[in-house]
Amino acid sequence: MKIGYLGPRATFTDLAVRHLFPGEEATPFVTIPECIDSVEEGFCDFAVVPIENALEGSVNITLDYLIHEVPLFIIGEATAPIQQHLMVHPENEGRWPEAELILSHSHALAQCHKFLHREMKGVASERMTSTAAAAQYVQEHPEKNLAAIANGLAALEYGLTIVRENIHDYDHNHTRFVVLSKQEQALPPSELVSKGSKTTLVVTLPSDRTGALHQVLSAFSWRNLNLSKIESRPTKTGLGNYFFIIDIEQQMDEVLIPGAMAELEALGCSVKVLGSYPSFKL
Ligand SMILES: O=C(O)C(=O)C[C@]1(C(=O)O)C=C[C@@H](O)C=C1
Repeated sequence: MKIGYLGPRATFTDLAVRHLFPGEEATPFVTIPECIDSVEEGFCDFAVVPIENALEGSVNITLDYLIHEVPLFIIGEATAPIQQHLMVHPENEGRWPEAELILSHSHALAQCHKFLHREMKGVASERMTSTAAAAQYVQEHPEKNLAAIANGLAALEYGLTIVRENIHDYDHNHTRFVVLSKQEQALPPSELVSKGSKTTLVVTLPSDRTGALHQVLSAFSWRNLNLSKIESRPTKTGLGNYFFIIDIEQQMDEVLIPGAMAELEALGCSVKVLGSYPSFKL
């Protein structure tokens, strides 16, 4: 079994992979599209990528790439707590308050925005491809007074010193990761106990129909189908054109979800199932 993830070693995505696929070989990729392509091209069986963070919202590149470029299935999701730490090269431990640049993934920088504003005012920040890529860069450049925002495993992996712990702005910082596959299939068994199931649909509304979104939502509500998320993303076909990504809090069944989908199609919507899958909490 081959698993692709957003690397290098010790990203938050790597941590999620270690829980979801313990003991399995996992291959790091530099970007989320590269992870997704690795499954499409048959190099990996599964890809694990972040899709949503509690503080920062959706990981748009994941949603857009899945919807516009490479239509894989979501076959599982895992929600993990996210603790961000500020770390530096041990040679620079004493001079971190004068750091010249702070490096991290854009989501991680955003999760620590208040800390950076309060305690590192005026220090420039730069986006890296992941938190662990930032830690690795700091390890490789002791001659520069740099700091990275990353997790505790990255500090260990890249020999950095944590100078401030838990710098994320809100306690309930969690990220949701999804497992992607070319086929709709069950996740390989693990010790994790599923905390429920979800079904994700992509719905495109008919253009210029009054109350279309209201009608879409009522197709779910009168069937008592609980939605845990609704997100709009541009169709990229023109200003104001959006589709909706809808998470239903239950597994695909034979009556309710197919009934709601048929109702949406009768309204002129196009509907696609991105996956029906178990949810785990790490
Ligand atoms: O950079 C990492 O460590 C990642 O796994 C990516 C990512 C993200 O895209 O949101 C994952 C979890 C955290 O929210 C911050 C960064």
